[in-house]
Amino acid sequence: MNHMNLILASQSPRRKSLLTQLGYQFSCQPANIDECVLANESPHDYVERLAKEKAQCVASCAGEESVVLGSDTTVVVNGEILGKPADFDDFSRMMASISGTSHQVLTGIAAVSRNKVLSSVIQTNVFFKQLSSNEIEHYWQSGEPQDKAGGYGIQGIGGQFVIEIQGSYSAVVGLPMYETVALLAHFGVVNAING
Ligand SMILES: Cc1cn([C@H]2C[C@H](O)[C@@H](COP(=O)(O)OP(=O)(O)OP(=O)(O)O)O2)c(=O)[nH]c1=O
Repeated sequence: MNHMNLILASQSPRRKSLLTQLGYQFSCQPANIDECVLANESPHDYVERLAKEKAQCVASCAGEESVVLGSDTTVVVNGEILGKPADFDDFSRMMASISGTSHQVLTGIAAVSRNKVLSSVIQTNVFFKQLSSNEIEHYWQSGEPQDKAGGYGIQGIGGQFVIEIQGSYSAVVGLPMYETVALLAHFGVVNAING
């Protein structure tokens, strides 16, 4: 019997769809937090802190019997965090840095209840094909990269650039399915399969 009320602290339709796919009943509340990187903060610490802050932000106004799930996804190349591309030049630089090589996608997940906070970071390695300047330009014109951290979406047109991934596909999209189920089980939140 599931007494806890699950809340997804996100406005991302991708996260909502992955959590729905897992068979949970939940509501969504966006968390408005400052997403700036702190001085000397590692990408690992950054995604974990943001996932926790998103969950804590929503938990601070939620009921006592709630479990709030927060998540954050960031693309990292050579230790540098790639945010959303500011303009085409910025995007071209990002694509040059990930073209023909592998980069990391770090996804932090955190769950917060009245008396417990648990979090983890999942790393996935993504190997991109060598992109031509034509492909870079056409991809930009598609409109997909503009609002995406790292400048691409594996779940969209960007999927055709991915030669190989090592790790969790769902983590790259926004919510690692295996780890999310394990995390929520620690809070007594179960779905139709593990309940
Ligand atoms: C690498 C990659 C990034 N992205 C991008 C889109 C977003 O810019 C980024 C995730 O940003 P987040 O800040 O983690 O999430 P969000 O702003 O979409 O939603 P919320 O904070 O409310 O939960 O990941 C993909 O959608 N697919 C991919 O394959």
